[in-house]
Amino acid sequence: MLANKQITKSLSLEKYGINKATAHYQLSPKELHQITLVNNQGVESATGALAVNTGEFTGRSPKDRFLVKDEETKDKVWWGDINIPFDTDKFDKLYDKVVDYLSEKEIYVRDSYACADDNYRINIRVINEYAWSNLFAYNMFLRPEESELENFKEDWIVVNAPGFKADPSVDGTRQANFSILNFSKKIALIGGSGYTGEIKKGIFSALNFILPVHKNALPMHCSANIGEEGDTAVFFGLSGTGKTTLSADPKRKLIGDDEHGWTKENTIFNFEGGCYAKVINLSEENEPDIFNAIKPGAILENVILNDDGSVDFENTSITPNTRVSYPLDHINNIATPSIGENPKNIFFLTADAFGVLPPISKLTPAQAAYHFMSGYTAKVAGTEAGVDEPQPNFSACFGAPFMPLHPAEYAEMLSKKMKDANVNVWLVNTGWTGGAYGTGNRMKLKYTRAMIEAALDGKLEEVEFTQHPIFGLNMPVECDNVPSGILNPKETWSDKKSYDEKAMELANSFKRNFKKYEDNSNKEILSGGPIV
Ligand SMILES: Nc1ncnc2c1ncn2[C@@H]1O[C@H](COP(=O)(O)OP(=O)(O)O)[C@@H](O)[C@H]1O
Ligand SMILES: C=C(OP(=O)(O)O)C(=O)O
Repeated sequence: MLANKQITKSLSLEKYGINKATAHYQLSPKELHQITLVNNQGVESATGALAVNTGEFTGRSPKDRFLVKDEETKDKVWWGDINIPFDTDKFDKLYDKVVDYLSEKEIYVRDSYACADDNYRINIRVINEYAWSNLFAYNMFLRPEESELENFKEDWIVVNAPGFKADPSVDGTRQANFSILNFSKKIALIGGSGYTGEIKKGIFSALNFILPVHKNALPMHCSANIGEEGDTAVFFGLSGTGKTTLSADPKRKLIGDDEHGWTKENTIFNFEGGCYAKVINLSEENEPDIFNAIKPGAILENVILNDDGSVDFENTSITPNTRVSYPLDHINNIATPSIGENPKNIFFLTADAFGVLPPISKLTPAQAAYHFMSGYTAKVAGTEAGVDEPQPNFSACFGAPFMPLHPAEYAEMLSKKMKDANVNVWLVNTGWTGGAYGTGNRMKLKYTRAMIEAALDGKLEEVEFTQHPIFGLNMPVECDNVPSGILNPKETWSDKKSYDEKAMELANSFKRNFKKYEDNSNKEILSGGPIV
């Protein structure tokens, strides 16, 4: 219960179908702490951050997304094969059930927006069953000025009801949890899962349609930061490959850790106002910026606390997908506003579970396009349900689950922008070295950081490169602060023959995966793939 707490604005939710609910509007982090303790939805951690233990697995389920067509553009044929249409009647019925479920409850409403560049801004109203999920929206979306709240007009709403479980046989969902985007009604409907990642990734998926289709801007699943010389770097990567970790660099201003747009005005802007970092095995020594961002206002999700109230970062008993969300200003060195210029360097992060790809290689434009469409990585334990050990995976554009359009739509835009900006593109393997997963080890973070630093400082421009015989990738032969012996992956394997076999196996997987794009890819792109 909310003891004498504010409802800062009398808010009618009936227009959404939610009746007689008590709506707590724009809850502040401080108030959340009071409520949370009263409602017993979470516990205070030793740091003063809020630790939320949902007691059930919360993470992404690979099958919980459906996309509904956009009515405004229904006449335009988008070459899309990833979106799965969900019957609009079924959507309406399920929506009614969810709002009935929320009616007469005490619920939490927040007005916020996405996109740091005003030309692309969309206003978002987030309606949550739980107070802590509402604070997640405060942490992760952009926070309007008080004066902007007076006449706030939402473009999209997110309705988030973790306690509501769908009945797949009646509701047409594939399981009890679901995350549905209705582009016609501009609603993200999330139920059956407390994973707050769905709230941000729902709006991300919407923007991945809206920006290219309506605004001629390229949306990207990437982090970004700016160096002292004003040079922007962008880090693409599927979940767990290092976007958040590697963009948090005290020497560079953070733009954002996960979702950005690249505009026709030659700028990069963050969609979000916060970060959502993995905290599994987090240490102050390895990741000081993220560690120190855990302070009052941050929300730790799915973590277990020690008896003394400190966080047990090694504990994965709920899920390996332990997380913390915090506003961007919990990081010391940030770009304000979260906007940078055209990137000088782009990194494609891959966590190669085969231990085959070099830890860093420089890509030709053809290789850049090929690897972007392929989106090869390993899914690491955590973000997706059912992934307990690294699994090789191809996720187009390094983010297929969130990309409603066909990968070629994004790849074409990216190729053109990369060419115009004359950007350096690097493939960085943050995954295994010295053997595949099970035999080798994950690349040491300090080496990955050193390689990225050398690329950013232009030091890799001056060194010699050798070509990988199977992938055709150009590998530097030396790099400051990195043992030369690890730059060529074959050298790190004790059994060279096994390396060649694994490399051929991976090359064949690339080719098999790319078959579906062959008809629509020009010769140049195809030449960016494995060379044998
Ligand atoms: N060499 C490495 N480079 C980057 N991350 C690494 C490396 N080795 C281990 N890690 C760990 O991998 C995880 C990367 O996660 P994160 O940066 O949140 O990925 P993303 O933002 O792409 O989802 C972190 O837990 C980090 O500590
Ligand atoms: C939040 C997510 O993305 P990332 O792991 O890239 O932060 C997610 O996929 O649920």
